[in-house]
Amino acid sequence: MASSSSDPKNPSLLPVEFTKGVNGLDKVILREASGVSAEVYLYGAHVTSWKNENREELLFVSSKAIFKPPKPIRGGIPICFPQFSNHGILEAHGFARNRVWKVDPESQPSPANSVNKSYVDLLLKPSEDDLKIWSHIFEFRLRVTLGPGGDLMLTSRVRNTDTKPFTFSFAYHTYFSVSDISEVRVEGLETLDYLDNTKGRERFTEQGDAITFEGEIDKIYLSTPTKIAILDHERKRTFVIRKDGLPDAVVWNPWDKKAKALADFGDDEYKHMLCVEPAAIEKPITLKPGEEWRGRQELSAVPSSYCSGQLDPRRVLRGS
Ligand SMILES: O=P(O)(O)OC[C@H]1O[C@H](O)[C@H](O)[C@@H](O)[C@@H]1O
Repeated sequence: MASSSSDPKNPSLLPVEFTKGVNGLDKVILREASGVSAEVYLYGAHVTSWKNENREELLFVSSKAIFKPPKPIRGGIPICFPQFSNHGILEAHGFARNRVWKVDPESQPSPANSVNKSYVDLLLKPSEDDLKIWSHIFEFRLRVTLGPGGDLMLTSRVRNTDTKPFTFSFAYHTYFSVSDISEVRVEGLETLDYLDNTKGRERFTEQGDAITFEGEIDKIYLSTPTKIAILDHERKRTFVIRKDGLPDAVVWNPWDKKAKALADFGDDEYKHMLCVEPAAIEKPITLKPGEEWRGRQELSAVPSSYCSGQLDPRRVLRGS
């Protein structure tokens, strides 16, 4: 990971700081000079915080989140691997989110001309016990990068280091913090087909305009564009999600009834969160021995200057 030219005696100036979080769990803090920051737990390689230059938290983490293995952390960005949800024989969302990852000993420095100096490389390999429940040998490398402007990038690389092929599904289960779910809209998923998890994964086609929220939603949108936006009018903020290698996108909000059934989620917290999850679910990924898969999400939070169907061109159209 990046080394620091800042004063090592003052960790609050370091672009990458290794420290302890809740319950003494290992945590990495990424920082940039502009004041933006992110936090990643080695438990689950789980991003639990992403703040803008005004130190405003952009991700939702439940006030009831349990930072104690083997319970996954409720909020932030859980990594769902090698199985999404209960689409298979493993525990819901697979085991990557409740394993302790290592800092990758083979971490590569970023190119000298790269502006991204604040990042951490994490590594998960299956333990003997993991091989008993999923008998495939792999190396999963996750790089979490905080850009100088505050963008948060997660790049996953899964390599088959086994002698036989394996197949997996995947999601970045990103929980965004929103002012009021009833005031939020999602753009980029209009007219797409989706599987409705609340209706036995039946396939439907989304009708009409942007997605808005009036009740529980748990849909897997299929063949989605590389860019999706969440517009939060009250906060005058737009989240832009760019993704690569991840054709699907799950949209989840439990609403009041399901929220009450979740022990690690406050009864009213559904009002202030929305999960939009870049994923590979409908067509799982198969890797032959020696093959590698890459899946990336890049998150930006930009002031909303939304008008007549155009996302803010200064930020959103860059690199699209
Ligand atoms: O409670 P968890 O296992 O973290 O899952 C939370 C949610 O994750 C996804 O969004 C699934 O589509 C939902 O069906 C599930 O309820």
